[in-house]
Amino acid sequence: MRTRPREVARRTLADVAQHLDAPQAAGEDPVVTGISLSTRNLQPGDLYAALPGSRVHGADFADAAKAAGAVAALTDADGAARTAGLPTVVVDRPRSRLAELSAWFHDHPTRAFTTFGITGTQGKTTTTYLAESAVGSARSAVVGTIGTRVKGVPAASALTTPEAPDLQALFAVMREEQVEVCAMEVSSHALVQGRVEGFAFDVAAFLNLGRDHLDFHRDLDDYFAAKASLFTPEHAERAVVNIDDEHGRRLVDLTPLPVTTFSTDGRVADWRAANVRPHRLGTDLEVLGPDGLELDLHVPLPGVFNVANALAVIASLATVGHDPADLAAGIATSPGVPGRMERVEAGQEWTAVVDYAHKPDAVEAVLTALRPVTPGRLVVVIGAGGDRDLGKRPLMGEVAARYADLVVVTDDNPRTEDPAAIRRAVLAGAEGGAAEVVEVAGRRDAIAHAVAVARRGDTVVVAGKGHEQGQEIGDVVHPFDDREVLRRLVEELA
Ligand SMILES: CC(=O)N[C@H]1[C@@H](OP(=O)(O)OP(=O)(O)OC[C@H]2O[C@@H](n3ccc(=O)[nH]c3=O)[C@H](O)[C@@H]2O)O[C@H](CO)[C@@H](O)[C@@H]1O[C@H](C)C(=O)N[C@@H](C)C(=O)N[C@H](CCC(=O)O)C(=O)O
Ligand SMILES: Nc1ncnc2c1ncn2[C@@H]1O[C@H](COP(=O)(O)OP(=O)(O)OP(=O)(O)O)[C@@H](O)[C@H]1O
Ligand SMILES: N[C@H](CCC[C@H](N)C(=O)O)C(=O)O
Repeated sequence: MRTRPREVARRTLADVAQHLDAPQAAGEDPVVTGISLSTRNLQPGDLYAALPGSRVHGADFADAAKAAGAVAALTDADGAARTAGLPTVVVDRPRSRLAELSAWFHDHPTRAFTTFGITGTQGKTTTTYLAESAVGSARSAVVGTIGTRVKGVPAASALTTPEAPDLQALFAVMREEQVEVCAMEVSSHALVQGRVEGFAFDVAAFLNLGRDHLDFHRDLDDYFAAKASLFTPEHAERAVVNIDDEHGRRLVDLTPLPVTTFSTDGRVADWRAANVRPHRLGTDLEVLGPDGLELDLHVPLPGVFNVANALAVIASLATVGHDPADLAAGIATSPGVPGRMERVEAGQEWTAVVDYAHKPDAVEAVLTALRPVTPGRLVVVIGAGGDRDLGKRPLMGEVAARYADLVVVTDDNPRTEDPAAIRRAVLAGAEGGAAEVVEVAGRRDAIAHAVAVARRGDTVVVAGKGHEQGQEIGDVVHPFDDREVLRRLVEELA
C-alpha cells in the first residue's frame, strides 16, 4: 500500500508560513506537496522539517534533503544558518508545530473515519489486531509495531507510532481508501514527542502500565504521565480504561474525558468478563455490558490476558456506535497476531510458543497463562535487549525463574552492548530460586538446548523477539526469526 495519498496536497510555502504565523521565507515561493522530517523517507516536492534532535540537528542534512528533492525547509533559529540552500521558514520549537501543520496540510483526514488510539505497556499490538478482526479488515486500518495495514494491505512504517508528517499522510491514504475505523498503537514516545497532535482520537483505550522504557522516562510516574496525556481533550474525546490495573484506576480519577471502564477480574465496571474458561488455544467467556447486555465471546488467542485486550476493543468500539455482538463475532475470527503466543507446529510432541514478551509483566503474563495448559515442564528461553532499560533485566530473570521450571538465559538484540554482560544481569535475577537456570550464549544454541530437553507434555516459550526478522548485533542486523529457527531445529532433531 502507498504511504502517501494519491491525490497530493499542494500548498505554497507562503501559505505554510502564514499558517504557522511565521515570517515568510525570502526569495522563491515553491509549491509544497508533502512533508517529511527525515531524509530517509523524503520525497521530491517535500517540505523538509529540519528538527533539533537528541543526537544531531536535522539541519545538518539539509543538503541531502535538497538532493532528494526537498523544495523548502522548516526549522528553528539554530538550524536556519544551515538550511540556506533551501527557502526556509523559521519557528520556535518546530517539532511542536509539525503535527498540527501536517493535519492542516492534508486537510484533516481523520475527520473522515473513526480513530481508536490504544496505549499501555502490554497488549497494544494485539488489541489493534483484535480491532481489525472485530470490524473486518475490509473496513479498517491498523498502525503499530508490526507495521501499518490499510484494508488488510501492508504499508511500510518504521516506528510503532509514526512521526506526525508520515502519520497524517497515512491518514490521507486511509481517507482515500474509505477506511471506517483506524486502530492505532500510541507509544509513550509518541505522546512526549507530539506525534499524535493535530487531531483527537474518537476513543482512546488504556490497557495497563508496567515497567518499561525507563531509559527514556525519568521514572514510572513520568512514564504514567506520558500515557495519561492521551486522556485529555486535546488528544481524545472518550476514554476506555482497564480498572484491573492500578494505574488505570488512577487514570479514571484524573481524566476529564467521559470514561467507560472494563474489568476481567470481577471489579464493578461498565464491561466485565464472567465465567472465563481458558483452554489451550484461547478463552471462552461471557461479556456483561451496560444495560444488562450479555454476550458470549470466544477469544481465539491463548492467554487469559488476551481477554482484557478483547474487552478493550468491544468497550471502545461500542462507545462509538458499533454493535457489541458484531464485534464479538469478528473477534472470534481472529487469525492470531504474528509473534504473540504464536505456536510452532513441526510434528513435535510438546508445545512450542514464540512470544514477544520483553518486559517483566509480559513474561509473567505469558508464563502464568501457559502453566495451567502445561502438564509437563515449562521452559523459557529469554534474554534482554541491549541499549535499553538496564533495570528491567534482573526483573525479567526473576519473573522467568519464578514461573518457569527451566530458564535458558541467552541473547536478545545485544545492539552495541556486550552480550555476556546483559546475560549476567538477567542471570542475577534468575538464580537462587527453585527453577533450573542455564546460560547459553547465542540465541540459536539456546533454542537448540530447549528443543533438545523438551519432552511430551512440556511447553517451550521462546520469549522476547516475537515477529522480529533480525537480530541486532553491533550495528548489523542479522536475519533471525525465532519461529523459523525453532521450526528448523525441531525438524532437524526429528
Ligand atoms: C527517542 C526517540 O524516539 N527518538 C526519535 C527521534 O529522534 P531525535 O529527535 O533524537 O532525532 P535525531 O536522531 O537526533 O535526528 C534529528 C533529526 O535529523 C533527522 N535526520 C537524522 C539523520 C539522517 O540521516 N537524516 C535525517 O533527516 C531525523 O529524522 C530527526 O528529525 O526522532 C527520530 C526521527 O523520527 C527517530 O528516528 C527517533 O527514534 C529512535 C530511532 C527510536 O528508536 N525510537 C523508539 C525508542 C521509539 O520511538 N519507540 C516507540 C515505541 C516504543 C515501544 O512501545 O516499544 C515508537 O513509537 O516507535
Ligand atoms: N493485556 C496484556 N497484559 C499483559 N501482558 C500482555 C497483554 N497483552 C499482551 N501481553 C504480552 O505482551 C507481549 C507484547 O504484546 P503486544 O505486542 O500486543 O503489546 P505492545 O503493547 O504492542 O508491546 P510493544 O510496544 O512492545 O510492541 C505479548 O507477546 C504478551 O506476552
Ligand atoms: N520496541 C522495543 C522492542 C524491544 C524488543 C526486544 N527484542 C529488544 O530488543 O529489547 C524496543 O526497541 O525497545
